Amino acid sequence: MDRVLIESLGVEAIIGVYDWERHIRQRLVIDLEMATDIRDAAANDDLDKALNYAAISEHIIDFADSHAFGLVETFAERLSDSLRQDFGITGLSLTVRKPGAVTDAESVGVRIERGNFV
Ligand SMILES: Nc1nc2c(c(=O)[nH]1)N=C([C@H](O)[C@@H](O)CO)CN2
Repeated sequence: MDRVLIESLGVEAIIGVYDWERHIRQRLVIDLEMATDIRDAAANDDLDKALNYAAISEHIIDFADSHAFGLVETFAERLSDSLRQDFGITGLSLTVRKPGAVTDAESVGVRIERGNFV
């Protein structure tokens, strides 16, 4: 299966389990791989037949801006549901990193695979 990629997309979100984290926005970094067959889009040179990475990036930015969660796990799961529903994505791998969370780590986070991600 082919992939459409979004790498190192920076977003701002209310995210964290502690009280002080509910009053600030923190940076999350998103990596997304979407399973798809690109041949129809390529054969017709037609964006309407492709997973539009620009539109999907905007969706992720808007999602982060308009939701507040405790766990990065919840952010990842809900974002995955939203992407699959709104863009008809059949399978994906989604990584959510929280770079500022652990002082001595470059970043921490989660990676999930949902749907038919082969
Ligand atoms: N598995 C997780 N562990 C932790 C999370 C999380 O979202 N998933 N969150 C925190 C705190 O919010 C932390 O990021 C504050 O610095 C701790 N552990």
